[in-house]
Amino acid sequence: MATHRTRLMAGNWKMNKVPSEARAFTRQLLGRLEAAGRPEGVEVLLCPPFPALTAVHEEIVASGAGDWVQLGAQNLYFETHGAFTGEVAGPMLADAGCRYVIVGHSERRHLFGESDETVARKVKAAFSAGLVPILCVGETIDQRRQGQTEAVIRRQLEVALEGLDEAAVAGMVIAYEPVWAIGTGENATPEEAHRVIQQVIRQRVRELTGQAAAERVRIQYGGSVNATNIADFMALDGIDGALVGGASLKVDSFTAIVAAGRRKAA
Ligand SMILES: O=C(CO)COP(=O)(O)O
Repeated sequence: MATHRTRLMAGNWKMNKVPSEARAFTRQLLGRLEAAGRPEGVEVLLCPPFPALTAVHEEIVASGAGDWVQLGAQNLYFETHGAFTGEVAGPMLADAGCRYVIVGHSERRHLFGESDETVARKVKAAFSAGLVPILCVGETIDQRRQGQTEAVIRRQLEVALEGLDEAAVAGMVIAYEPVWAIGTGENATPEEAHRVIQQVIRQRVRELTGQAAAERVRIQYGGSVNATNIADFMALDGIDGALVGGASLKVDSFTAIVAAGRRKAA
């Protein structure tokens, strides 16, 4: 049976593109996406760096694609305001036009020391600000070699989803991003990604939050996705989109990735 979850084809630009580049890129990208038309069952998300959020939002609003192309941020702080120099709060992102925010990306966890507990606070802060969190989970290469993939992901989910009700979990997005596949050109095989998504992540959500949330939560794959391999991931019904780094920075490759997200009729 085909699912009815809308696929989320997301570009995480990471620390790339100054605001003027981001604006020009978004204008060009949206022109291409609008010309091609909205693929069946697909939503698109652009996550630029903080200084470019406003420029990208203005381009989305000015385009005719504002109902299916959304804006997201790459991180947030868990307090709403105050003396936290250098941090950005959820309400600021919402006011800047964001609908989504990436939380717990492996680069935040490993380069900036974010713990599972910090990530959990950020997930809650996102919901409080009316944002949809995209919770990133995934194992490192060492954890994978030691056979800990399942245990690591189960633990990441247990901490991050603690205290969230069924409606919240059903409405959020989880991204399976094996750390060893990020920016390496070495993607997980689609079968392996599908197995982890369905048998580890969706199963863990079922245990923690219940069947309804497990069926509705959208779970993306991320890690060296490109215009060529995306079709093999999207051929698998349980994978609800992609979180794309490098290949989201080019109009041609990201346009092809968006098109590949189309849900085929059952
Ligand atoms: O980290 C990623 C998306 O959040 C994946 O990055 P790459 O697509 O560049 O491997």
